[in-house]
Amino acid sequence: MGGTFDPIHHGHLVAASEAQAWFDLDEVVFVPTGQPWQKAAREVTSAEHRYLMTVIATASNPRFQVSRVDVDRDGPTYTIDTLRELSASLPDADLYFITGADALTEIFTWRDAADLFDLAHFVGCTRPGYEMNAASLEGIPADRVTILEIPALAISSTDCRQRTSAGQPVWYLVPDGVVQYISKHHLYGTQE
Ligand SMILES: Nc1ncnc2c1ncn2[C@@H]1O[C@H](COP(=O)(O)OP(=O)(O)OP(=O)(O)O)[C@@H](O)[C@H]1O
Ligand SMILES: O=C(O)c1ccc[n+]([C@@H]2O[C@H](COP(=O)([O-])O)[C@@H](O)[C@H]2O)c1
Repeated sequence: MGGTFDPIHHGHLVAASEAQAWFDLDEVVFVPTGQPWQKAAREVTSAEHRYLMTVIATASNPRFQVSRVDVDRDGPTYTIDTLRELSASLPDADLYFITGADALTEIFTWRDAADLFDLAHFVGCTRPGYEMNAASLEGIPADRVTILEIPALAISSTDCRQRTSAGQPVWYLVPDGVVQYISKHHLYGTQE
């Protein structure tokens, strides 16, 4: 599952769990972005903090893993590089790239988009507040994409950051360990 995870929240975790169950996946590998070039217009928390929050959030699930491939690669994060690295390290695996349906509708703006579908099956998870424009998926080979209906959790990382900086709680929106990590490292303008 690819994402910026700034911070990771229960919407991400439910989406990953649903995809794991639907496709009977051996494991879900969370891949926090290194430098999400399409989010360059806003400040993104350091990759190391986002990676560690993802590790904390997923630690109790034996089917969840976290990969450093994007965090450790220099330069902007392109999914084509992510998938090439993962398929080289897991040559026998069938890869499913899980992300939000909203992100998937932008896939033709991604680097080397046409080559992505040779490397993985794409899973777009629905999320509340985002109207799906089916026409935007037309260029994706039909057998390489699935839209997965996720139980609605109206949580976004943006909202978690804004709540934290306003001194409002994010308990139960993100895992407990992530609340504590945010507070310990004074992320998102946490008050001392
Ligand atoms: N509540 C949710 N339900 C289903 N999918 C989600 C949910 N929140 C995020 N996603 C999907 O997970 C992927 C990774 O999310 P990302 O890390 O960008 O989180 P985000 O909450 O969308 O962040 P931000 O608000 O900072 O843009 C995205 O493609 C996004 O659509
Ligand atoms: O490959 C690209 O050019 C590309 C451009 C934008 C987003 N992505 C990927 O899409 C996933 C969701 O991204 P984001 O920024 O919405 O969290 C994440 O894995 C990104 O690396 C990939």
